[in-house]
This record gives sequence, structure tokens and C-alpha cells, in this order.
Amino acid sequence: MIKLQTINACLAPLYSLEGMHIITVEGIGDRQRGLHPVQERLAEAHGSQCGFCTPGFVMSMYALLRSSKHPPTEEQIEDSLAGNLCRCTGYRPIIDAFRVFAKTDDSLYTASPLENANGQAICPSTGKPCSCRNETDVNANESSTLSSVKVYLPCSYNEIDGNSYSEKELIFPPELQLRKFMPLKLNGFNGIRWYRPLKLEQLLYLRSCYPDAKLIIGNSEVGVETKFKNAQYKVMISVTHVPELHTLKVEEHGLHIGSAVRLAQLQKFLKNVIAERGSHETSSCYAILRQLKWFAGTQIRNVASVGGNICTASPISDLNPLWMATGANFQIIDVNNNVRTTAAKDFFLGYRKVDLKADEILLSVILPWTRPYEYVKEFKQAHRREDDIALVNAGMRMHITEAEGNWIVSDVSIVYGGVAAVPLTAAKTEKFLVGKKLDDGLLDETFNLLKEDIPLAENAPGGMVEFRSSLTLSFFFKFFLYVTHEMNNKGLWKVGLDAANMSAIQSYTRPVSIGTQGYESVGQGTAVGQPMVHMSAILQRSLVRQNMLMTHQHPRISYMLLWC
Ligand SMILES: NC(=O)c1ccc[n+]([C@@H]2O[C@H](COP(=O)([O-])OP(=O)(O)OC[C@H]3O[C@@H](n4cnc5c(N)ncnc54)[C@H](O)[C@@H]3O)[C@@H](O)[C@H]2O)c1
Ligand code: HPA
Repeated sequence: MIKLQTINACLAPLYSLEGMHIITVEGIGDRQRGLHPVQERLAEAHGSQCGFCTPGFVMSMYALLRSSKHPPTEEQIEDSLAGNLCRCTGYRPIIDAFRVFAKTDDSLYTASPLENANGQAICPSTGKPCSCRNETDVNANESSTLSSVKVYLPCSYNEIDGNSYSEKELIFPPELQLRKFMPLKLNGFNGIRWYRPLKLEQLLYLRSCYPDAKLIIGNSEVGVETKFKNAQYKVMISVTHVPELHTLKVEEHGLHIGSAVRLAQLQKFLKNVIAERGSHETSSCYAILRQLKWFAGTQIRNVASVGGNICTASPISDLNPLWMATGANFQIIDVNNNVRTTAAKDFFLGYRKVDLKADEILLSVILPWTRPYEYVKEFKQAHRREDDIALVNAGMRMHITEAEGNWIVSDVSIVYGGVAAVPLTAAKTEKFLVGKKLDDGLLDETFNLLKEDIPLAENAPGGMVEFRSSLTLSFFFKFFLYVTHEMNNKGLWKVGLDAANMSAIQSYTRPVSIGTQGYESVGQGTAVGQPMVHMSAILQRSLVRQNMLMTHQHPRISYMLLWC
């Protein structure tokens, strides 16, 4: 199966692309051969200024269109652009430019502005009468117009990306399809060696020969270490093509997830599992899926792996507190093929230090199903929602069971990230809660114990100590509300929850962005005052100003390194 996806070129070693078809922004269109509709739209909709981020936006949109069977939704478009940062144009014209590719109701954008009883136009953002809109009109034939509205001449997905253009679309090169997989051993500058085994036994053999070799999957951590932290690794073993590390299986006791599984793959898999299994079994799956949404942009999730994230053991890892709280186990294999299992909660030993010996590697993760009345929640607070590392994050799980006619907490796990060198378990709090029924009366004592369990010294790395401390409490409070609400709903508890607090249990969602820019343009026969496409906009659409690649991945690759 051929997979088409975006990746960040700055984090993709050339070696790792052997056998893939690389499509860059120049490849999809330029001034001589004609622009791709995606490039054209961005220019027309004034979606660039300095042009630095523009190729990245173009390739993200291109990849989404090429890998979707149907026109994407507006949410999908915004999701696919989330890993791209713009510092000058602003996102409105960029999103506006691409909205024509979405399955959407064009009238939303082309409709006349709302009017109040007096016939005054109402500003969509303030809800108040808006004088500039009175003087302008959304009719494209008028000389005076709202630029962001004008661009929404109804334009269907098919007209843009359908037959007329698809004849020109790049295809996966047949010669690459015919090539066969071969293990790789490449020698680079300064004695660097890059191995790519195709079987677990080859990988274990290489590990036994080079106990100090760096294993690589997505390179999204190692790439940062070598580029920005002066790390040097002489021998690198890419484990991306070892099938045993790519397991994704539904088993009797839970999910079996190979360590080289990419986060984007995991998202897709979890969505399917959640759709197919009972909700009581998949509370952990759901929490991990929701946390992955805020993990990073699409280009990172397409390459970053489950095992890479675990073994990096970053104190702010978004997933490690969840693996611990959900009771996941890690399978570890040594060079003699011996497999041992360790609980995720025992795996993180110190700052970026894990329970792996030099002759061992992480094989897979076993994620247990949740049981009836077992609830799992994820938490993350960062400076901003998308593409940011956590100030504090957490994973929490609580199992409620019936004992002598009472429904009480029988098992609980509360784990915080971002508060110490390793994810911290709130052990005293957990012990206190076992055997209790949750109600408001427990909260004061729980908060006091949480402060003891998760102490943040005044000079704790990361600063903002008071804020981060309050986050640890508020995450628990949200979890308390969530579990109590669920039990109340099932009629098993009757705890009076304050209605004012209930918004705290709703997961964050945001509607698709809609914005308009209102200004008056008076045509005087010159360019002044006209919303004209700037001269370099077309060039920016196709220059490699940002390292954004798209790769066609194909399982059949051969001995040679290809690059185009
Ligand atoms: N750069 C970014 O923008 C960004 C954003 C979010 C997350 N991330 C990173 O994503 C990473 C995810 O993984 P990646 O695949 O890119 O990592 P990677 O290939 O960079 O490897 C990360 C570390 O994990 C080790 N490792 C990988 N697989 C292993 C295995 N099976 N057994 C033992 N050790 C193993 C590697 O040797 C390395 O030390 C996270 O750790 C995080 O740092 C990066
Ligand atoms: N999540 C988000 N960003 C990160 C992570 C993570 O777990 N690790 C390193 N950067």
C-alpha cells in the first residue's frame, strides 16, 4: 500500500528516505508549468506576506487533498494545517484560501451580512451595527467590497481538484513500486554509519555488535539533539522497517502496540477500536486519542513513534503519565531474544533515564481494556493549545466497584507530568481515596495530600510554580467532577454537583475559525486601495523556503539511495 504524507524535511535524515518518492513544493507546480490549485488559491486569497511558511501550508493542504477520498471537512483542513506557524499574514486569509476545497456550505461565506430591525448591517464579530459594512457590499461586481468575502465565489472541490487537474498530478514512480526491500548499511561523513535492518533478528544482532548505537524511528527527538544540542551518534540503527515493532493488534486483554508505530497510525487505530468496542472497555483508548490531538502537528505525528516518545522519557511527555495511569505494560527484548515485561509505572528511573539495559530495546506496549465503571482522563495545560509543550499534564484512572451495597473507589491512579524529572504518582492521595465514595467533603483533604505528593519548590525548573501547583489541583477537581457525574448519571451515586462547575467536565472543542476583514476600497484606476495579489505571491507558492516534504512511502524498497 502506498502512503502519502507530510513530514518535516529538517528532521528527516536523507538516509531515512531511501525508496520513497519525495514531492516538494516546486514539484507540484510553478510559474512555467502552471500552479497547482492549492498554490493558486493561496496567492489569490492574499495568504502570504514574507512567504517563509507558505510552501509548508501549500504542502500540508496538498497532502490532505491527495490522501482524501472525499473533499475534506473544514475541521480536517484546520487540523492538517496545525503544525504550520505563520508570523505575518495571519491565519485568516490562509484558512479562507483553502476553504474552497472543503465540503462546506458556501452560502455561509457569501451570504449578505446580517441586518438589524433598522436595516443596519451587523458586524459578525461584535454583533453590533457596523458602519463600514453599511458602506460596502458583498456583491463581487461592486467596486467597493469586503476582500475576504469576495474571494468566496462558490467554487466546488471538483472544479478545483477534479478531472481537469488530476491529469497533471504526480504519481508514485512505477520503478519504485517494482523495487525490492533490502537491508541498508550506509557510510556517511565522519565515519557515521546508518543501518536499516528488515527483521527483528537482524536488529538484535546489530544491537549486540553496537550496544551504544542510537535507535532511530521518527528522528523527531534525535534530530533535535544532533542539530541543537551537539549530540553526535556514530552508529544509527533505523528500526522503521522491522515488522515486529509495527504490531497493532486487538487482543483479549487489551491492545498490543509496537514501539515503532507512528502516532498518526496510533490515532487511526484507536479511532477504529473505539468505534468497534464497548465504551466501558475503551476509556483509556479515548483518553490517549484525545491527548494525541494536542501532541504535535500532523508532520510530527506522521513520523514520531510510540517507542520514541517513551524512550526519550521527556519530563513533559504527554503520553507517559497516561501509560502509567492506564496500567500499561512495556515489553522489552534483549539481544538473546529474551522478552521481559515491566509496568510503565516502574519504567522511568530519572531524568531521561529508563529501565533499559544496553543490550535491550523496547518491543511493544500492552494497553489493558478498562473495566465497567473504570474511568480514564487526560489533562494538559500549555501556553497555547496546539503545538506546544505542557506546563503540566496528567493521566488519571479510577475504578468504582460495589462493596456491601456501596459504590466505592477500589483502584485509582493519578500521575502528573511536567512537575519533576520523571512523571510523578500521587501515592498518598491514591491511598486515601481507595475505599471512599467521592463527595465534596473529601476535596479539602485530597487537595492537601496532592500538595504533599506533588511538591513544587519555589525554584522548580520551569517556573510559574504557583500556577503549576494550582493546575495539579484543578486537574484532579475536573476528574472528581467527571467520575462523580458519570456515577450520578448511572443512578449509582447521588452527589449534588454544583451546576456552575459542570463546564469543567466538557472536553475542549472549538468551532472552525471564521473571520472577516472589513475595509473600504475605492478604485481610482490605480492599484492604490485595491486588494491586489502581490507580485512575489506566486513565487512564494513554489519556492523551497520552508523545509517541507511529502513522501510516498512504499514497503518495497531496494538497495539504492534515491533522491530527487
Ligand atoms: N520535534 C518536535 O517538534 C516534537 C514534537 C512532539 C514530540 N516530539 C518527539 O517525538 C518523539 C517521538 O519519537 P521519534 O520516533 O521521533 O523518536 P526518535 O527516533 O527521535 O527517538 C527518540 C529516542 O527513543 C529511542 N528509541 C526509539 N525507539 C526505541 C526502541 N524501540 N527501543 C529503545 N529505544 C528507542 C531512540 O534511540 C532515541 O533515544 C518524542 O520523544 C518527542 O521528543 C518531537
Ligand atoms: N508532546 C509534545 N511535545 C513534545 C513531547 C510530547 O510528548 N515530547 C517532546 N516534545
